Amino acid sequence: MNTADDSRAREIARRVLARQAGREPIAEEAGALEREFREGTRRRAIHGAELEEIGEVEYRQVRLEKVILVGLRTGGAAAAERSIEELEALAHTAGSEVLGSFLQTRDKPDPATYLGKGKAKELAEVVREQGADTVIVDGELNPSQRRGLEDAVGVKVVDRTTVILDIFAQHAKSREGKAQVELAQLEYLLPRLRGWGESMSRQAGGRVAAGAGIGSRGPGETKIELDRRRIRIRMARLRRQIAQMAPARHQQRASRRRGNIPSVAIAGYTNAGKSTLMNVLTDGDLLVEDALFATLDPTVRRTTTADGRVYTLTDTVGFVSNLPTELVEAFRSTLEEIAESDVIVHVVDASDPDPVNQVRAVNEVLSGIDGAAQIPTILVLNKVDVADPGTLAAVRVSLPAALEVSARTGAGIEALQEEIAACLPRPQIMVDVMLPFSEGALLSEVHEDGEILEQEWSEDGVRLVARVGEGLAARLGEANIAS
Ligand SMILES: Nc1nc2c(ncn2[C@@H]2O[C@H](COP(=O)(O)OP(=O)(O)OP(=O)(O)O)[C@@H](O)[C@H]2O)c(=O)[nH]1
Ligand SMILES: [Mg+2]
Repeated sequence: MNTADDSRAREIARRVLARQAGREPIAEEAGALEREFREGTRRRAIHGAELEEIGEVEYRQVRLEKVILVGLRTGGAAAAERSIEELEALAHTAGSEVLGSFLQTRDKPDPATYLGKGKAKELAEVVREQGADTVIVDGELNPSQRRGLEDAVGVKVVDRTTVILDIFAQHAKSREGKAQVELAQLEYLLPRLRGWGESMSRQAGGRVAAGAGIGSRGPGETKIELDRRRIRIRMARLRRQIAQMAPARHQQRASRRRGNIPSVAIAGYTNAGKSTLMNVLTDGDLLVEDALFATLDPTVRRTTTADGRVYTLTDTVGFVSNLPTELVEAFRSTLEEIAESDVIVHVVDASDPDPVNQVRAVNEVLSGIDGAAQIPTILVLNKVDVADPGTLAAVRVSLPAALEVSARTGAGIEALQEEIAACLPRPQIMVDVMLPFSEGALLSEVHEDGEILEQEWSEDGVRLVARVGEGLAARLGEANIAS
């Protein structure tokens, strides 16, 4: 098992590192790594070929596998059922075939094998009978539980976070999105390598005891050290890249701000219908899919209120219950978009068995974002066309302020547009000016970005009473020909 652990750790590191290596030269660290390679790990250089033969493990491999899901009923039974259903959807999205799922009632996970010993044996039988090649645990496993359960069932064991990371890795499109996902994967990987490393030291100790004469820092341990180091270097590099990419996004956002264009962020649970709603509100054609995490990169579109005020709408990555902390990194650009918006449209899937729980999960993440709590939020119950009437009635009681819409049928969309218009910040400065006819461009800018209260055409020009932002007010002042 320990040789397998060793292989796994190296393989994961190799895979994650190789993914970007093909695209970008890593010249700056190559020299240092090469040196270290030669000093500490000759054996690896000699057996370089063995790296290619290592068994299939981890992230990219979750796809197209036959999986069995397991979970614990620690709190409420219904919650555990729903959570494992969601895990099933996640596994599907990742490309796996789900052969079955089962839940064990326990107060807390077994420290050694997650499931109880007896249940783990049972699981091993099911795995054999059904020909599963992977078990997905609906929770987070620590390294030793994972090892313990793998030993018990004889196939690869992964956890919920691994599946979500895999989906993210498959779906990320932008350079920034990809870098963020990779960073999240490495962040997840690092402490788990340590786990494997510890197990390797035990192994080395065993061999020492058996007279093999290998010190406490055997070659396996050195490899882990090296991998860990390479991962840290890679992570630092990714952080730098992401920091360099961020200014472009900040720039875009800043220029929207300068133009005083209000922004609305569409946030909510994954698969709630955010992209569909965005399409309806902007006549857009964003990817809509009945899959979790279809959207991974925030998209910004301009649109206008019924009275002609321009604003931007941003579609964002969906949230999910028990969002692992590593993933928050991958969500960062989305979280920033939300934190800096003027209005949040929080979309809820009313056809979900427990919409209120979705709202709670999303609010939990939102409450962790600086400033988000102060932003006016419109709660939208979407998919009312297919929502269960009983559920809907219950949700109305808990969330009385929510607007009911269907992005599919268009029901309630007009009311939502009105609500958005009402929540948008209004330009603050009142102006009363007379514009010459030559200032047509300025006039149309006021129409777009300001709010016109009065407009009167005369022989000399156009008299305008309007509320506008600072920049526009100054320019209108300059253009004013009224004495
Ligand atoms: N019946 C019904 N289905 C809807 C409605 N709105 C969206 N859907 C469906 O719900 C699924 C998810 O829609 P998306 O717009 O991709 O959801 P999302 O919130 O952007 O999802 P992610 O980007 O994956 O987080 C799609 O199959 C949509 O067709 C609705 O009002 N009624
Ligand atoms: Mg989407």
